[in-house]
Amino acid sequence: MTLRVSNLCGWYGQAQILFEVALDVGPGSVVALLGRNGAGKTTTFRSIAGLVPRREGVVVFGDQDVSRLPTYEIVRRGLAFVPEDRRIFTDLTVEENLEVGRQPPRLGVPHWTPERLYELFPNLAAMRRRLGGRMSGGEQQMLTIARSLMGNPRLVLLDEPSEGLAPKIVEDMAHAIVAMKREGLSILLSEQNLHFARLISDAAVVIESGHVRFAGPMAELVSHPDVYEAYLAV
Ligand SMILES: Nc1ncnc2c1ncn2[C@@H]1O[C@H](COP(=O)(O)OP(=O)(O)OP(=O)(O)O)[C@@H](O)[C@H]1O
Repeated sequence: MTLRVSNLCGWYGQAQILFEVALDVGPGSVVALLGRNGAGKTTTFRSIAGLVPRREGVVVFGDQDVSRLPTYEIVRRGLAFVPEDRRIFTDLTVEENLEVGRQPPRLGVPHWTPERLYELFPNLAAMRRRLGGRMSGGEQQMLTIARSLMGNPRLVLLDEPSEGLAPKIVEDMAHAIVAMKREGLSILLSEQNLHFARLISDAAVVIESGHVRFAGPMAELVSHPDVYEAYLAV
């Protein structure tokens, strides 16, 4: 197992947001963390990455318990967190943004170069010298993911990758995620919408108010309208 999360609880101040969340991501698999607005998806990601001030539970990454490690140590072990807001350098070009993310190759995981990333995101290839600030939101989202891959992660947390994208770009994003999986990368993505998630994910975990309501193969979730209609935007 690449990532194994159990009994994860998280708080902001006095407010408990996560209640014993459990999920597994196997090597080379794509797992969708699904839930409505405010269900706790981002908080789950931030807790896994050690960014929530108070958290409890166990997070095993690779063969190591990282539950008590600071974020930079978890990232050093190959976890990449791509937040929902696009964090690119607006005054650097596409290729310069990619260079900023470059890290040495990591044993046993895909090794990314700008050229390989341009194959994954063909529209970035067409704008290598464009400034980040002059790209559309969808293009910036792709650049954010591409730059994270330059760190040669073992697992990527993708927070709502389809959020706010035009339908054509959503399709490109789905292709890119499938290609990332084909390379052997493990992916945990969050989504509000079942439609996009079902195209690309092997398994689903549904959360509501910080509680896991369903965990299983995506095909099983899709065959249970009672579950997804209760907890998701469809
Ligand atoms: N920094 C914070 N301080 C206090 N409460 C927060 C903070 N961030 C999130 N929350 C609360 O935690 C709950 C879960 O939020 P979270 O962002 O994890 O949800 P989400 O499922 O990712 O939804 P979204 O689609 O809006 O990102 C919400 O009730 C939210 O208001």
